[in-house]
Amino acid sequence: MLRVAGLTRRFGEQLALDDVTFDVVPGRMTGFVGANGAGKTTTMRIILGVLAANAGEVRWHGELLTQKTRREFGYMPEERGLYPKMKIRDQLVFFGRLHGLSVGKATERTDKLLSRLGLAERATDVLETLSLGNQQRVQIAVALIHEPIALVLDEPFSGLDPLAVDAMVDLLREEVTPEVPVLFSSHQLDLVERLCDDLVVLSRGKVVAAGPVAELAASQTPTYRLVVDGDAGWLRDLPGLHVRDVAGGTALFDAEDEASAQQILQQAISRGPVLEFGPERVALSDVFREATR
Ligand SMILES: Nc1ncnc2c1ncn2[C@@H]1O[C@H](COP(=O)(O)OP(=O)(O)OP(=O)(O)O)[C@@H](O)[C@H]1O
Repeated sequence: MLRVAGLTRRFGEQLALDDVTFDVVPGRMTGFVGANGAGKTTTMRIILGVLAANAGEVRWHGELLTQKTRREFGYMPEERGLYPKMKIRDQLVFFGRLHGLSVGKATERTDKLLSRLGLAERATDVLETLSLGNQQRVQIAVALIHEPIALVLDEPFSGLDPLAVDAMVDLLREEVTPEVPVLFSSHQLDLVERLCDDLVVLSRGKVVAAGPVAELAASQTPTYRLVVDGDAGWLRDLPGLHVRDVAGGTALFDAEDEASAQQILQQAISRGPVLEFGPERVALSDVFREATR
């Protein structure tokens, strides 16, 4: 397990990370979300040893993370970092060698990944001639080249079209064994919801929610959806009721429990026909909004 404990980092006067603690569990995908400037990249850089923390530590299976172990991690940095003028096959072999693979093994992995990513025919093209989406595929191949023991990916899916995202996700699932923890940051909450088992929400340098996505969703105040034949605006006048939205006859409101939701339903029935009523599935965007409020 990868554990980040008590990370604190200042840039001048600014406290970019304030006692950040969370776990990234092997075999699970952990989504790392937060508004711009929340501290995601700073945390990832500290995990990879690119940046030092002012306080706190990163542990790997209980031991302090060493540079030697970090070399076995796969990292996709925010600033990317490939060589634009280098041929993509040479580039992948080069990064494989940097991670300690033999020439034979690096070449074998390169060819497997290029073919898996549909880039085998472009193997001898220089990177800068590839579309941005394809350059990003190469970047993920670099992170995976040495069969990493953990993956830290900073916005791996940004700028990719939905088909490319699916291809990347399939590749990750294939390459990531049950021993490998994966941490990836993203602003695409729908994607995070689809992919993640666990979630860490950062807000202004602090962890404001962390845990399995399903548990975080279940801990939210349930939202109910009511559709009446007529106008549902009267809900807004009920004292103490948190109405999320009303559009014509359709309303979304929060209820502390099933009993209070049923009371609202009774009131609706007494006013006229009710067309629909029930709990609304909690979206990750709601969890995020609630946590960062
Ligand atoms: N090298 C630096 N020097 C000064 N301030 C920095 C530096 N790196 C990060 N910061 C500041 O630290 C805070 C956290 O930045 P960070 O890049 O970690 O956020 P982020 O969550 O990754 O944001 P984004 O989603 O926009 O990438 C920001 O206010 C940023 O301006």
